[in-house]
Amino acid sequence: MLTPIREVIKIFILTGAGISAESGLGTFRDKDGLWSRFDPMKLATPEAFAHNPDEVHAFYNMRRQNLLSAEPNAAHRALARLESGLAERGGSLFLCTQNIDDLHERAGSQRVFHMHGELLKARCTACGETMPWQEDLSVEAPCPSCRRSGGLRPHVVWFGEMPLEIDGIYDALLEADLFVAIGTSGSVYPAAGFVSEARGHGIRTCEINLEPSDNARQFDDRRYGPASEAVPAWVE
Ligand SMILES: CC(C)NC(=O)[C@H](Cc1c[nH]c2ccccc12)NC(=O)[C@H](CCCC/N=C(/NCCC(=O)O)S[C@H]1O[C@H](COP(=O)(O)OP(=O)(O)OC[C@H]2O[C@@H](n3cnc4c(N)ncnc43)[C@H](O)[C@@H]2O)[C@@H](O)[C@H]1O)NC(=O)OCc1ccccc1
Repeated sequence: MLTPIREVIKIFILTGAGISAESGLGTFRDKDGLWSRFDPMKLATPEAFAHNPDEVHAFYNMRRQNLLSAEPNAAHRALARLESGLAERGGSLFLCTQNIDDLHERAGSQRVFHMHGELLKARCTACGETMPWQEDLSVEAPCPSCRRSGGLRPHVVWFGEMPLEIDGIYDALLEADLFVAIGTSGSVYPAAGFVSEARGHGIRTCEINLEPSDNARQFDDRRYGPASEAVPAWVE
């Protein structure tokens, strides 16, 4: 029986592409997902960017344009309500997402930890500056801070790169009363290892997904269905 929210103080939620699927952003590994049409090793690695920056920019420019015309859905809005609801009761929600979209923030979530970066930010590999970026990126685009060209890249974490804020994320995970994974296949590390880390520390675990993920057996509780229905039902 799923732990009723009213008894839980600290909740750690990990979201993945599945929570944004019904907002039209597609997922990675589903049959018509991004990786069925694009090769991640040719587009989402530092080597790919060094070798063919134009192709990598075109890929992320396409996703950025899609994002700018997308809207949060009922699952994003339910988590924003949960955040304020828990805070009112002296509890807390730690919302960690693998998603590079800004739909959690646009739904009203105040604190969102993007462990794989943000599509609406660019980073200069010459001066290290990170800045908001809504336009298409290109190798010609000069860095607004150091004025050098050729150094701007999407502020996202590629395969083989260290996730962002990982120490703070692990600390919050181990302080939680409940770990909930929403809309993720559990196929990419270190995020895919969070459930076993939580179990190892006696933290209750729950999966909310369209179908069983690669780690489904590791979860104490499981709820299956479209996020826009399953998440509000769980929060209410
Ligand atoms: C392929 C995999 C085996 N490779 C890795 O895991 C690698 C290597 C690796 C490290 N440790 C390992 C251990 C074992 C094996 C390999 C490794 N990991 C790394 O390189 C990571 C960096 C990986 C980050 C790569 N960047 C992404 N994204 C950003 C860019 C971009 O977006 O382009 S990964 C990307 O795929 C990942 C998985 O995607 P999901 O979000 O889960 O989406 P997916 O499509 O797979 O699944 C969707 C799910 O939703 C469900 N769904 C669909 N529709 C709905 C719906 N409507 N409602 C509800 N659910 C729904 C579906 O059923 C499905 O289950 C996400 O993280 C996502 O961000 N870096 C690192 O490890 O650094 C060192 C380190 C080690 C320890 C501690 C610190 C550092």
